[in-house]
Amino acid sequence: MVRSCPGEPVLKALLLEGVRVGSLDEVSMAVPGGQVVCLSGPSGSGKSRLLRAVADLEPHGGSISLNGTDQLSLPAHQWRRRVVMVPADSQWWFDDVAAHFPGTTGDLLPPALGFPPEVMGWSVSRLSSGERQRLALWRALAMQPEALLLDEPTANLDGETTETIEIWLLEEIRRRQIATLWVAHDPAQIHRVANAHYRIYGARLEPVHGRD
Ligand SMILES: Nc1ncnc2c1ncn2[C@@H]1O[C@H](COP(=O)(O)OP(=O)(O)OP(=O)(O)O)[C@@H](O)[C@H]1O
Repeated sequence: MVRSCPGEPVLKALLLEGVRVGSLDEVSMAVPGGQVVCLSGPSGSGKSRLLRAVADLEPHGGSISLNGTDQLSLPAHQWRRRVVMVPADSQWWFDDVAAHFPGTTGDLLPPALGFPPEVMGWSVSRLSSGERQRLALWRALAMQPEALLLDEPTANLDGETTETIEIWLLEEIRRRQIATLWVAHDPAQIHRVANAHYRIYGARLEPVHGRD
């Protein structure tokens, strides 16, 4: 049980207690603010569904809370403003990049993303999958989330860009104290970014210790 006791300061964390979704049973974990918990497991084992449950995008059992606020106590759209998911295939609603970033200009984009300021004038249809992925990360951070759910956020990036994005993400996560659940397959990436690592085995989620 990872709940704060009455009278104690609220634990600044994303807490999952006995969460049941799909074939996963009784998932419990704490993701403290400013830390990264990596989630791995075979294809189809339920990693994305678990993230969707945490984002209140999929029916599930058990309880989920963020910094003391129960998911059930908020309308889903309010919860999702605080708990922001970046899916493996990001969604884009408008034709132009700029329309997804109101109030932002290209020169405010972090250099780590590797875009020229003119990117705001680009159409979404010309973006490569890796460009979409990098912009989706920036869009998620621009929402000032308290928790981030990253589904293979560097899957479409080359090795050098992956490490640049990891360094930038980790700096933002720590500076803003964002509780982060990060789905990853690459053991080397998990070693670089994770404060803790859980792997799905069948219906169970088990902690992984050391390099595994
Ligand atoms: N809404 C749904 N209803 C029923 N089954 C679903 C639903 N969404 C996904 N599934 C199934 O649940 C299983 C887990 O899917 P999920 O997308 O979570 O896998 P994953 O671990 O993220 O896989 P990958 O690493 O390939 O992305 C899959 O067998 C999938 O077909």
